[in-house]
Amino acid sequence: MTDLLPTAAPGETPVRVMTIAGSDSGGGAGIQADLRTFALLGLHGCVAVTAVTVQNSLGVSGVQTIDPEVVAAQIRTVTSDIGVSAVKTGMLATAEIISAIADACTEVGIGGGGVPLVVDPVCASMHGDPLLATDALDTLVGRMFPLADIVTPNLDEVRLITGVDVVDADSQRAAARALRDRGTRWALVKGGHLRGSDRSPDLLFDGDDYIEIDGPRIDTPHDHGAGDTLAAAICSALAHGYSMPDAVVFAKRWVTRGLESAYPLGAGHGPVNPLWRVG
Ligand SMILES: Nc1ncnc2c1ncn2[C@@H]1O[C@H](COP(=O)(O)OP(=O)(O)OP(=O)(O)O)[C@@H](O)[C@H]1O
Ligand SMILES: Cc1ncc(COP(=O)(O)O)c(N)n1
Repeated sequence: MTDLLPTAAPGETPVRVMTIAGSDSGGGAGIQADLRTFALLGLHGCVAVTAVTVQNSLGVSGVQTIDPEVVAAQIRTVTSDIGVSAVKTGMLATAEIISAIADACTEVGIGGGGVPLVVDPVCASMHGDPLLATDALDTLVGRMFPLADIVTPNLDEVRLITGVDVVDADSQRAAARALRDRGTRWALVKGGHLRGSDRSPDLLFDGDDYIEIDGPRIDTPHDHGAGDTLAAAICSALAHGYSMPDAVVFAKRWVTRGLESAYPLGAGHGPVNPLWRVG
């Protein structure tokens, strides 16, 4: 497998994808990370913005959510004209926004066996600042998981959603099963925050087989946006028709390369860096 995806010839329309997510003013995560990955992989990225965060490398100091009807309208207006081959979600902010997104996705055929849907169930920033209303988790799981082709929680999100504390390979399997029981076709339990190893093993599960997607642990504090970058790369590969295991293997290599070339930014955590692609 290559590190890159096929690109359109100059003047030809590229493959289109969409991110439904929040804006990170610091440019490290959220829609900024998604669009960077889409662009550097040669896709045209469309956006449904859910919230504007006031954020820098040290944390999130403010959130302005977007009217749920405006979020849904972005999805409808893009799909009815431009068309998309895969979609990913990130920060969805509130239960009302999630319900509007789930309704719009169902209406236009995103997820549920239609256009592939990657759901990254973002609950908080890496600094611990909330990005999802406390009463919205049940709606996120109840409305988005049944639509999802894959969900990609980190270990904190796994604990919140399933109650499983992932500390080793056995609990990672139990978490994958518990996630899948909530309606998603595939579950990916990311091992990026599993400490004490020189590996960073993610576990993919479809209800039958466990597939370990391994990679080296990169020793860097600059991992802001790693989850968004991974999910955006999965979305990009699915849009090109990759199978789910191949899409996750591809995306894992993409984020590992990004972590290897991550850079300092501000006084806190810098971002993963997909710009290695143009270096
Ligand atoms: N230090 C690391 N070395 C190698 N891979 C890592 C490292 N940290 C995270 N990853 C990988 O990056 C991807 C994202 O994982 P992570 O668990 O960090 O997601 P996340 O917490 O959702 O990210 P984000 O910081 O965007 O919220 C996974 O494939 C994970 O294995
Ligand atoms: C708008 C937005 N979306 C997602 C994240 C999660 O990324 P991280 O866990 O790296 O803070 C974020 N901080 N901001």
